[in-house]
Amino acid sequence: MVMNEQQIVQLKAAIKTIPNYPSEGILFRDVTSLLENAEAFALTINLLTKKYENQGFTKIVGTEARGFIFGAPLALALGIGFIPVRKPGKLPRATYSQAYQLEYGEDVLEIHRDALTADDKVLIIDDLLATGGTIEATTKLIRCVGAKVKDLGFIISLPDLGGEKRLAAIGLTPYSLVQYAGE
Ligand SMILES: O=P(O)(O)OC[C@H]1O[C@H](OP(=O)(O)OP(=O)(O)O)[C@H](O)[C@@H]1O
Ligand SMILES: Nc1ncnc2[nH]cnc12
Repeated sequence: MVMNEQQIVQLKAAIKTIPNYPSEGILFRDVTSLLENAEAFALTINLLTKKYENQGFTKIVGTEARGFIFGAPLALALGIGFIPVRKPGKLPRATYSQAYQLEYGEDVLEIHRDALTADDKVLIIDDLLATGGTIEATTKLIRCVGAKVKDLGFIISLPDLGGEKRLAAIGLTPYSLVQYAGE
C-alpha cells in the first residue's frame, strides 16, 4: 500500500471541485488547487516516487498539459528522461499523430518519432483518468514508436467514466492516488 487513509483525505481536501466546467453537467476536479499547496504537491510526487522507484522504467511520457506538471518532477526524482506528448503542431521534429475523444470534445496528440526506442520501458503519467481516451491515444503513439508501456499512473481517477475498462481492453492496468466515484 503506497498511501494511508489520512494522505488520501489530505489530497482530496487539496483538490477543488468545480460544477458545470467546462460545460453543463461536468464535475471538474481541479488540480491547480493541489499545485498551489506545497505540502500536497510534495506529497503527490513523493507517493508516486515511492510507487515507481527501482522498477526499471527508462522514460516517463506525459501528455500536454497537466501530464507535464506531474510527469516532469517525477522523472527527475526517478532519474529518468521525460518525453512530452503534445497537442498538434508544437513538436519541432518528425512526429506520429493520433486523434482521440475527450469527456468534453475531441483533439489530436503527437509524439516525436525519435523520442523512444524499442528498448524503452515507459511509465505514462497524467493528472486524471476520465474516459481513458487521452491515455489510449498516448499508448498508441508510444507503441507506434515501438516502445513498451509498462505502467500508467494518475493523481485522480473517475471510475464512473469507464477509463479503467477501456484501458484494460488494450492490456493496461492504471493506478491512481485518489478516486472519485458517485460523489
Ligand atoms: O481520460 P480522458 O477522458 O481522456 O480525460 C483525461 C484528460 O483530460 C484532461 O486533459 P485536457 O485534454 O482537458 O487537456 P489539458 O491537460 O491541456 O487541460 C486531463 O488532463 C487528462 O489528460
Ligand atoms: N471531470 C474532469 N475534471 C478535470 N479534468 C478532466 N479531464 C477530463 N475530465 C475531467
